[in-house]
Amino acid sequence: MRQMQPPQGLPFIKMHGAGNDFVILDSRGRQPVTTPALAAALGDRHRGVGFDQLAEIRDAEGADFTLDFWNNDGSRAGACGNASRCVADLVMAGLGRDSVRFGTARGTLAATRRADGLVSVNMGAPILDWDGVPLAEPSDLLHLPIPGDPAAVGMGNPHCVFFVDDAEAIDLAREGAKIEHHPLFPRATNVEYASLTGPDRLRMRVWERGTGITLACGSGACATAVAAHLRGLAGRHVVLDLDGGTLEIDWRDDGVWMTGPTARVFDGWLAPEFLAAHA
Ligand SMILES: N[C@H](CCC[C@H](N)C(=O)O)C(=O)O
Repeated sequence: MRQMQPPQGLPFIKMHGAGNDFVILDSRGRQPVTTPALAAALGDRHRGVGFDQLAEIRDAEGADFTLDFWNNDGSRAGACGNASRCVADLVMAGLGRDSVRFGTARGTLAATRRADGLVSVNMGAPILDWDGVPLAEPSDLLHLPIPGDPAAVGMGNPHCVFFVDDAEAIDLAREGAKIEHHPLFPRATNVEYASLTGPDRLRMRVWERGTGITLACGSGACATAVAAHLRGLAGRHVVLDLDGGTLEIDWRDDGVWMTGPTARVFDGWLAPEFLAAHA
């Protein structure tokens, strides 16, 4: 039998934020490596590592780093709040700082470590015009012409938010898969079901575009909080209980801040033959 070799290959880090899990590749100082084929292969929980999103860190000008996000079906995710918090946590620890600025597809975002150790990210202003979300045609964003009367909010990615009496009672796999590809969303959509459980507190479940059911979704929590406020259901500072944990949303003048836990789970190396097979 061949002896186990010392670690070699491409290093990666596995983290999660409230159960929304990520593979993180640090490509600062080198060419980015992620392709749709690599993201899909690595995202396979049986034949790869498994993740909800892959985040690749790249060099940046005018910010501390740049982030690209991928779903586990190999598609791009324009925004990912929980991965942003996880990577910010890593980079802040590495730099010995309590704040960072980073570039994403929707512009430069900021993250900070709070006194209680939780990491906050400013996800920017919500996108509240139909072609920004994007929708296929002009619609009332707060009341889409879809059964169930959902709202649409863009957070750098599209979200379709349903307010229901009991989020637990929804057949998320069935409904989520159906709404993800509704023709009103030309680039598909993430789907959230939320119910009010107390003053400024919501229970939320999510079906993510390109990934399916996840335990938490940061941009989805932001979109849900924004829609809840605009519908008069809650204030601008709300707490959301997701399957994997609790996220706090604060819609301030400078953007929608999202706060929650981060955890580093393990570090590993991608085998060179795995990379070569899925380049
Ligand atoms: N989990 C992420 C969102 C991923 C969104 C992705 N599924 C898309 O295609 O937009 C978050 O914490 O914001």
